[in-house]
Parts: sequence; C-alpha cells; structure tokens
Amino acid sequence: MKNLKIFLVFIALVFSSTIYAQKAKIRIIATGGTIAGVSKSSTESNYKAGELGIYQLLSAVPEVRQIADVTGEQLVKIGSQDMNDEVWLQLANRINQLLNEEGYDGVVITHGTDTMEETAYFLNLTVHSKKPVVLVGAMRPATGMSADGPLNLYDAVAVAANKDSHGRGVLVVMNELVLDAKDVTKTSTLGVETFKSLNYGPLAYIHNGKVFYNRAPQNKHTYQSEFDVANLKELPKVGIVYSYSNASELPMKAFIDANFDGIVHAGVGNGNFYHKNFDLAEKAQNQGIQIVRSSRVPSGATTLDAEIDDAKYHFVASNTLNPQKARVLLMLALTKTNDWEKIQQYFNEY
Ligand SMILES: NC(=O)C[C@H](N)C(=O)O
Repeated sequence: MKNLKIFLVFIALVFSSTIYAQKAKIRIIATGGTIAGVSKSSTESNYKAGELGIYQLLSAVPEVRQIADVTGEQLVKIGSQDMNDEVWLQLANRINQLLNEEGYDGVVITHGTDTMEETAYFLNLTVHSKKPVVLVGAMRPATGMSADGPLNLYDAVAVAANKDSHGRGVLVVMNELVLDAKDVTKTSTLGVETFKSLNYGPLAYIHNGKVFYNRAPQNKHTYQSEFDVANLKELPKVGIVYSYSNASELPMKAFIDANFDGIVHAGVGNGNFYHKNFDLAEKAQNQGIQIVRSSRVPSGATTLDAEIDDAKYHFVASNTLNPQKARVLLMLALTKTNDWEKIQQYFNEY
C-alpha cells in the first residue's frame, strides 16, 4: 500500500514536470516604443515613448505566464524613430545567441511601430533559426484608455510559443494578426489596425490566444539566409531619395557627394525617376554607387525592364520591397558583393 502511494506520487511528479517542461521558454527583448509609452492621463494625446521597463510591461499581462515560461531583458529604451544600425546589429547577435546557444524556444521583441517593419525585415535576413521571432508594439501608450499593448503582447507570446510559427521567418503581431517581415507595412499614422500585408495578406489571425495560419512566406529568410552580421561593426551606407513631380536633385547629389555605398530611389509608379535624377542615378552607378529602384506606391512590385532598361544602366529593381526595406537588403547585399547582377538575384530571392 505504502509502495503504491509512493508510486502514485512519483507518477504525479513526472506528469506535472512534463506539463511544465512543455511550456515554451520565451525571452522578451524590450526596446521601447509606444507600447512602453506614458502619458499624463488616460485621455492625453501627448505621450513619451519607451518609458516603461520590460517587467512593468509584463505586469500588465500576468496571463502570459500561463502560456509560456517568460523572462525579459531591456536592450534600449527608445522611440523607434531613433532605431539605428548599431541596435540592429546588437539585436540580431543577441537573438542568435538566445536561440542557438542559450536554449530559448522563441523571442519576442517589444518595439515602436514607426520602424518596426524595417527591424523585422533586417532580423528576417540576419537571424539564423527556424524558431519564432516576433515583433510587437502598440499604437496607444500603456497609460492610454483601452491600451492595445497588453493584448498585443499576450498574442505575441502565444505566437512565439506556438509550434506552427516555426520556419515562417520573423513575424509581426499586432491587432490580432500575424504578418510576415517582408510584406508587412505601417499604413496608418494613428489606427490600431495600422499594420497590413498589402501584397499577400496576413499569415494568420489570432483569437483568444489561438493562432490560425493560412500561409507561409515564399521568399528566403532566417535559417535560409546567407547574410551574417556576427563580425560586423557597422553596415554599408545606403540612403533613400524620394521622388515627386519636378523633383529636386539635391538629395541625390548629397548622397553622391558624401560617397554613400548605395542609394534606393523611391520612385513614382513602377520605380520611375524625374529625368534630372535619372541622369544623376546613371552617374552614381558609374561611380560604383549601387542604385536600387523602388517605388513610393505602397503595393505592387517595382519590376525589371519596364520603362527603364535596367540591364543597360545596371540598376536593380526592388520587386515588392518598399524603399525602407530595399535599403535593408541593399546594405546587407553590399556586405557580400558589388556586382549588380548578384544584388538583383538577392532582390529576387529575399
Ligand atoms: N506607435 C509607436 O510605437 C510610435 C512610436 N513613435 C515608436 O515608433 O516608437
């Protein structure tokens, strides 16, 4: 009888530890943003981003501990308008360490929404793991009425802890949607529904912490990526020139004079230039400054050889990458090659 009791206690202990062990080990890296923003009152529109620390954010959603074994660390405390290459390099290296050396099952990054899509795409090309990496933010500060941060954070942890999220590249979770790093973009300056995948639609929707996937990204990413930033102290210099009717040549000239390594042209339509900037772009390319043609139009692709003979000028077409993401890929491409055809291949594959 006594032996039976000991046996039952033993079984109960093994069973409960198996359940505990099944909880995914998720690390949250906090970087600031409106999700950590504080205003004077719940109705105040003026607020300061990046004020609260990671454990203050987590205290608003104790429920995350029911779905994962969650710990956190603070990398920086900034509005994402101040995001920069240095933080990107730190972030990529830290995530690779957490997933490939420290045994974490997934990483969630709390981040401002302004440049979230760029960080997501940078990590999509520089994190080498199939494990989930999820960016999350908020449009209303933590102190605002009906703040969207707590639910977004809960959903982000649910996505990071979900086995179905493996191998889908870096993900953005906002407003009950899962969006892929390549296609996601911020479409509204104010609305909580701001993030959209304008070309292909969301990867999944989330309801009550359950994640329902519909598709997987078709481009190369994360574990398939050939870009490696482990030993880089800085990234090549790439600027963006925005086009419009009667466009000034000054920004393009300034980048050329400052010897930038590459220029992304946010063209009109299918990546077209105002004629004076076209002449400058040709000059830049002849000087070894790589030109990538992208578009200020929010959806569709900038395609090779439409109104411009790219092969003649050695320009690269960005396909569906918007200018800010084309900048990310061009920087990484330039760490490997200056050959425009190889760079175009990267733009076709990633
Ligand atoms: N909603 C936000 O997070 C905006 C803020 N400026 C940021 O990007 O950090």
